[in-house]
Amino acid sequence: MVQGTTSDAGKTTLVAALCRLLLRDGVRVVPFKPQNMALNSAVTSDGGEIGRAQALQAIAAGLAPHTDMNPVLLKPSSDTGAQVIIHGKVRADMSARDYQQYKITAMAAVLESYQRLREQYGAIIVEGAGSPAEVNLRARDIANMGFAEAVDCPVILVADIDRGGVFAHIIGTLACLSESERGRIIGFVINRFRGDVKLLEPGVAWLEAQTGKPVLAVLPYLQGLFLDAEDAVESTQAARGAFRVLVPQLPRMSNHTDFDALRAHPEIDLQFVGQGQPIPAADLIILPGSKNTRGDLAWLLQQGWQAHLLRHLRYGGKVIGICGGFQMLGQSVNDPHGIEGAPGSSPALGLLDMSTELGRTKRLAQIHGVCEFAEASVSGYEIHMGTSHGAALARPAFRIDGRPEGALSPDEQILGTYLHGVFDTPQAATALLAWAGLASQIEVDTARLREQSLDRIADAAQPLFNRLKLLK
Ligand SMILES: NC(=O)CC[C@H](N)C(=O)O
Repeated sequence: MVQGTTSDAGKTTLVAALCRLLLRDGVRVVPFKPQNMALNSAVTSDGGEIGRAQALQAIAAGLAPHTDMNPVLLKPSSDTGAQVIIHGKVRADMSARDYQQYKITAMAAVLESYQRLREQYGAIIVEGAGSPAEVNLRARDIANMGFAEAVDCPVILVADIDRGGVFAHIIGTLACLSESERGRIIGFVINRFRGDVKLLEPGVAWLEAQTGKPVLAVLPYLQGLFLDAEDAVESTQAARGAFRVLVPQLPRMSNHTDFDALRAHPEIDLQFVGQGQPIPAADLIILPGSKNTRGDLAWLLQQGWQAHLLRHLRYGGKVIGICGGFQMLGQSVNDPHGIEGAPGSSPALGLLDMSTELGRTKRLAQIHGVCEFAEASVSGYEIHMGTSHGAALARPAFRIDGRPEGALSPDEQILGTYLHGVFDTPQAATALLAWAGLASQIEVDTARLREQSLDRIADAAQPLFNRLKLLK
C-alpha cells in the first residue's frame, strides 16, 4: 500500500508506475483505493463510477476500470456534505458527520471488493487517501492505516520534497501513528526531487538513522506528464497558442480532465478563471460540469459571467456547455428533491431554450456517436442526475445510436452537451475546434500521451521496483 505524508505527495502516480512495472513483468496486477474523495470520476465497464485516478491506474495495469478498484467514492457537493457512492452507485447524500458513523458499512463494502480482487489477481497495489496522520479521522479509518491494519499489508510512505519540509513530514507522520501502524511502514519514497542528489544524501542518512527505516528511492521531478489529475486543476501549459479558451473555475467543478486535451494542444491558450479574477477576452468559453449546478450557477452570476458571456456572443465568440455547464445555459435548473442543496429552482443564463430538473437516479454511461455539425465521430461519458427538456434539444449537437444529444443554438454560437471527455477523441476535438473557429491540422491523441507518460513514470520508478523485489 502506498500512503502519503500529504495530499498530492504522488501516491496516484507511484501506484500507477508500480502497476505498469508489474504488468511489464507479466504479473496480473490491479490497482485499489478503498476510499476516494474527488469530483473527477470515470465511468467503469460495469456501468458504475470510480475516481479518475483508479481509472488511470487501471490503464497502467492494462485493465478496463472496474468499480471494485475504488469501492467508496465521496463526491463533495458542499464543504460539509457529499454524495456517497458505493460499488459505483449512489448510496446516499450525507453530512461529513453522518459519514463517520457510516464508515462501518463502507468498510464492509471495501473489504468485499478487496476480497473479490484477491481472488482474481496476482498482485494488488493499494493507494491511501490524504495522509494517515489525520488523527481526528483515525477512528474507524478505512482509507489509510485502518485499511492496512484490517488486511495486514505493508506500507510505503511517499513524501513530496518539492513543496519543502520533507523530513519533518516523514518524522511527523510517524509520530502520529501507533506502534503497529509505524511497524507496517517498510520505507520511504522521496518524490519530485530536482537537483543534485549528492546534496540530499546527508538528509537521507539522517532520516534513516532517526527512523531505522530505509529511503527506498528518490524519484525525480518529471516535467510535462500527461496524466489525469484527481483533484487539483492543472493550469500549467507547456506551450500557449493564439486560440484563447476560457473556463470559469467553478467551486464544484466536476471532471476537469475534460480540458486536458485542450491544455496539450500547442495552438490553444487555455485559461481557468477563478474567484475574483478578471475575465479576459477569448475565442471560446467553456462552462464545465458541476457537482452543484445551482450553487455554481449562483457563483457564476455573482462573478459577472452573464454580462461577459453576452458581450462575448455579441462579438461572435463561441460557447460550449458541458453537463452542469450545459444545464446552466438553459432557462432554469430545478432541484425539487434537494439533491444538490436546498430544494428549489434557479433561473439560469437563458441562452438555450430548455430547462433542467435534477432527479434521484444518476445516469452513468459510456457513449459513442457522431457530430451533427461535422463529419466526425465522438466518444465520451455521461455522469448526471439532471434531465433537460425544451425546444433547444430539437437541434442536437450529437447523435448517439440515432438518439439526439445536446443542443446547438440556431445561430450556431452555442453548443451544449451532456458528454464529458468530448475533446479526447482527436476527430471530435478537431471538429469542435473547427466549429469554434480554430482550423487546426494538429491532433492531440490523449490516449497515446497518457501511455507515454505511464511508461515514463514506470521507467523512473524502476530502481524502486527492483529494490522492492529484493525485499520480498
Ligand atoms: N457532471 C455534471 O456536470 C453533473 C451535472 C449535475 N450536477 C447533474 O448531476 O445533473
